Amino acid sequence: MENQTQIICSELFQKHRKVEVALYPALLTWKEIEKSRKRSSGASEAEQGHDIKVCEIVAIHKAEDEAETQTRKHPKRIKQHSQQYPYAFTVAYVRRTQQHLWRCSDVTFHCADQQICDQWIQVTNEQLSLLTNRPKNLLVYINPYGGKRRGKHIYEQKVAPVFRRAGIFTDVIVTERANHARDHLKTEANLDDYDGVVCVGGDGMFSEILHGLVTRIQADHNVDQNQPDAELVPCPLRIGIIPAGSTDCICFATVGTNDPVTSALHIIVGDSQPMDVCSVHHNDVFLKYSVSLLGYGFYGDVLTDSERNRWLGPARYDLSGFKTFLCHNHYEGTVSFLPAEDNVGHPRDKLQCRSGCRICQHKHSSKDEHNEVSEEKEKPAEDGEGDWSVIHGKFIAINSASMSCACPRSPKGLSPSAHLADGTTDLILVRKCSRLDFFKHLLRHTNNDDQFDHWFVDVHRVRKFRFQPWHHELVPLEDQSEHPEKPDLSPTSSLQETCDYSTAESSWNCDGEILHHAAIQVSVQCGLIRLFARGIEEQQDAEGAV
Ligand SMILES: Nc1ncnc2c1ncn2[C@@H]1O[C@H](COP(=O)(O)OP(=O)(O)OP(=O)(O)O)[C@@H](O)[C@H]1O
Repeated sequence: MENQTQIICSELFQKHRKVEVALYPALLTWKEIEKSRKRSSGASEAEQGHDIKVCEIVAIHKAEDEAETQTRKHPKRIKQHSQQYPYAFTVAYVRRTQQHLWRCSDVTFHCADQQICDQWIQVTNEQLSLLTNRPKNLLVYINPYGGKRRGKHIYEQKVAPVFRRAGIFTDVIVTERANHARDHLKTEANLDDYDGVVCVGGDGMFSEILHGLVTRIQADHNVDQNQPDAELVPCPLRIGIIPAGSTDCICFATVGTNDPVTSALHIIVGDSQPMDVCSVHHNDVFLKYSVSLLGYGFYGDVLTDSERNRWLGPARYDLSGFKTFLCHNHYEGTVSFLPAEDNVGHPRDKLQCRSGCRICQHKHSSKDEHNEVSEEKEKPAEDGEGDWSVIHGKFIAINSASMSCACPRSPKGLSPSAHLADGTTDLILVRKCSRLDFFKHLLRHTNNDDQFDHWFVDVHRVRKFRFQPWHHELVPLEDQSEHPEKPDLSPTSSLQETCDYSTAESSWNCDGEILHHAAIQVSVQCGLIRLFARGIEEQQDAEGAV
């Protein structure tokens, strides 16, 4: 700090204590310079210096309202002080609390001179205006029916006031139907008017924004999404997620918590987290984009079953998970994949993707160079030779995790070391095994044991993969006792409705939506989008109240 130029420094009052306040290009600091007569002896919190990063200041403004409130609360004590120091300004800033939660805190400084007060507000605002990564205009979509149907309330009560305070202008659209946001972004929205798009809802709502935005950008640049090898144009607008759904995995994996105020603050300070997007094709026809989980078999079946029980709300996932586990289906097919280079690590290396992740940063700094190399490598691979690996087998689950997929229930996630923006996805192959073995594997998603440390689980970090189901004749249900692949479960009549062993194919769960094609081609598009997030911060420097 000493080697930074001081922009302004004054003796002001904070909570009746005389403090020296200084503004540097990157820091606002203050420390007490005169002990309060009332305070007992010994070191106190106020004697230590305080500092706030300028990039984490939300706003600075005159504190007239606050002075009035204080006077009403403590008339005698404050009256004398406010007569002496009638001018005040308040700095609103990000305060880290626990578990990655951010809050907007205030500190107010009083002074006797109006000019000094105005000068502080002016120079601080000038410093803030140099932070060009901060959004000024946002397009907000609210799903009023997501999660517990509190999206509108959450936005109006918790988010809009902080945006207003930070001087952010918003255009708000409350969606009237499914795909309203996607279609509006695709065709109508004037993207030039905004610095970012915010979705208030769950993962399904985020998927709408993703599809609307990516499709629009490709259309604007004449890129054909149906070409599996097309190099997609990255989105210039960042996406903010205000969690208000029943599943908010993408927010959790990129911020570390599902909290609307924390997300709003990450948007205000202009965080930027690149994120890989998988494009999914069937026979050279574009199907969907995915940023978190593509799951065939177990997770596909859970989703298919849960869709039948939407009336149950979030509890439907537990019920369907249990039913699907009891069914213990497996599916035959061929998985081919293009492994990633060694410099992006391995799914079992225990290097978790955190804020400022070295692997993701390296990937981006060397992206152009890397693209040239990988194009050359891929050519022979496209002919079915070279770098592609091919595995044929019977699988309980085939999962592709493009991020850890951590959520409050599974804090490590499906692939704890998956990276948000390294241009790869972790392909997890769970082969046919006993129900007990599969249970042990599932259990490890909730504790600290290595879920890949089983004879029936393979995991590969890949840049592309394909799946081709193995077609064989459908077996009528009554003939199943003779079928050699029948699992060792005697289905009860209620299970027979959901456990259709004769079905040769499952479906893909693509970020919580069902894909009706089993045969797919998947290609990872490195850092195609950016979120208003910074990844999960490693250490919490939780600060006490100022
Ligand atoms: N106004 C609307 N009416 C009905 N559906 C909507 C509306 N707006 C958005 N949707 C759809 O609602 C779905 C679920 O939304 P969202 O992800 O916000 O909530 P969720 O509770 O997490 O979802 P899920 O029920 O899938 O867990 C999305 O797929 C979205 O397309």
